[in-house]
Amino acid sequence: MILIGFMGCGKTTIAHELGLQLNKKTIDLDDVIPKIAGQPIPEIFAAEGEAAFREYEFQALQSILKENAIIATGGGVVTYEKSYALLKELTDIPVFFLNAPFDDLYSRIQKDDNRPLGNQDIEKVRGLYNSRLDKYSALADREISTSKTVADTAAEIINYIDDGNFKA
Ligand SMILES: Nc1ncnc2c1ncn2[C@@H]1O[C@H](COP(=O)(O)OP(=O)(O)O)[C@@H](O)[C@H]1O
Ligand SMILES: O=C(O)C1=C[C@@H](OP(=O)(O)O)[C@@H](O)[C@H](O)C1
Ligand SMILES: [Mg+2]
Repeated sequence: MILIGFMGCGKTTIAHELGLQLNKKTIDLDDVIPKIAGQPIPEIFAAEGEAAFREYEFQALQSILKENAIIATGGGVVTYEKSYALLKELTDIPVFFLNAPFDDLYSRIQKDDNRPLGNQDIEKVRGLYNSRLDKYSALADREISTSKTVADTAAEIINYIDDGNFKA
């Protein structure tokens, strides 16, 4: 499965939790990108800019899509046309959109130096969130609220899969 959603919605955390519970491999795109780029994410943004980051992110996505894994994306993957198209083409991999009220997301991510686009003025980050919402919804097979505990969120996804809606 693939997890999408804005920064702080819990993609990394929930992918890890689901990997443990379902005994499946977990891949976080944000861990693959630095290997391709040869430097950490904040340095990619600082040295090469967002456009270069999005291309690395696309390459990372392309390289791992065939793996039978729980995949956590980065929140901005939907903003790059090539990555969006790749996600839109998927038919046999379920896409879950994790979401929570913006103010909760912002409080989860603020003051984190590892997220260059989250570490900005609240109104700028709100603008990013609003500009991405339709894309997350359009790509998702199912929206999952993360306004609850990590355990309850993971359980909701597992129940949904167990009900026969999707394979993991
Ligand atoms: N229900 C939940 N699911 C996932 N994360 C949650 C939840 N409730 C609180 N959190 C917290 O929100 C943060 C989410 O961060 P992270 O998993 O890195 O998000 P993302 O990868 O989407 O940016 C973590 O600090 C996590 O502990
Ligand atoms: O929303 C974004 O543009 C980004 C989200 C980050 O991932 P998370 O969504 O896991 O924080 C990371 O890919 C990078 O800092 C850019
Ligand atoms: Mg993450």
